[in-house]
Amino acid sequence: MSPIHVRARPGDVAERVLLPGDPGRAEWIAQNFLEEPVRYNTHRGLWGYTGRYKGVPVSVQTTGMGAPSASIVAEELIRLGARVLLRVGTCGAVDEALAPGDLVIAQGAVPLDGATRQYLGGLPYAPVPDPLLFRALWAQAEAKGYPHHVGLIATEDAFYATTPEEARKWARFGVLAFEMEASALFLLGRMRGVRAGALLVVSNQIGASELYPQEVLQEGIRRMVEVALEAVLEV
Ligand SMILES: O=P(O)(O)O[C@H]1O[C@H](CO)[C@@H](O)[C@H]1O
Ligand SMILES: O=c1cc[nH]c(=O)[nH]1
Repeated sequence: MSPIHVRARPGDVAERVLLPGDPGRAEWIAQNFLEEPVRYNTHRGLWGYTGRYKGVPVSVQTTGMGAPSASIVAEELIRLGARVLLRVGTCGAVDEALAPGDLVIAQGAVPLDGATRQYLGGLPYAPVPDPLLFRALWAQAEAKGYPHHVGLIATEDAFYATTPEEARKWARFGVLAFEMEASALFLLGRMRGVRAGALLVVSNQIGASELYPQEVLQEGIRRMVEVALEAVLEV
């Protein structure tokens, strides 16, 4: 029987899965990086593909936006046999040192989102990525010489609620950027015994009404996917 949302069967999904929020990015990754990609799900726009990278089975699965959707997708992928869940997302910069298209390797995610709060039932917690996956991401970004930043991110629910002033408050505590899925993925990684990580591209400044230019973002996304695919082969 297939899960409720990701309508695939055991064997359709690889152990190693890249997780973009955007279905268009999932399709682009599958078409440009995977050998012989096969789409196993379209239900609810949660497009998912499985192919091979350097001969190793890899899936790329859309999470949708926000931790409620990402946590549903992660739970179902785990039931389908996924063992490495790596978010490949975009983020809004808090720290002024983050340039358009730079990579951010999350060392931990401040859980401002409701999904992580519900799983934790009020307990304080520090959502962090799997250490081996984190180390592989950092090593690959360094080896390729792509501009990257390593540190804390924050996972939020309400994209338009966060103001630049609010973001500056978090910068005082070391938060580099905001996004909307990582904390729940990190928590589920620990709860379900799988490896979870997050690699991001800087797509905008918090509070800006536009993203950075498409060509800058596309190059950042290409770099992110190169780093991500090499990293998941290492764990
Ligand atoms: O580009 P993706 O991976 O969707 O990530 C970011 O973009 C969306 C908001 O625009 C949220 O999902 C946020 O986390
Ligand atoms: O949560 C997010 C994600 C991307 N960009 C933002 O400004 N915020």
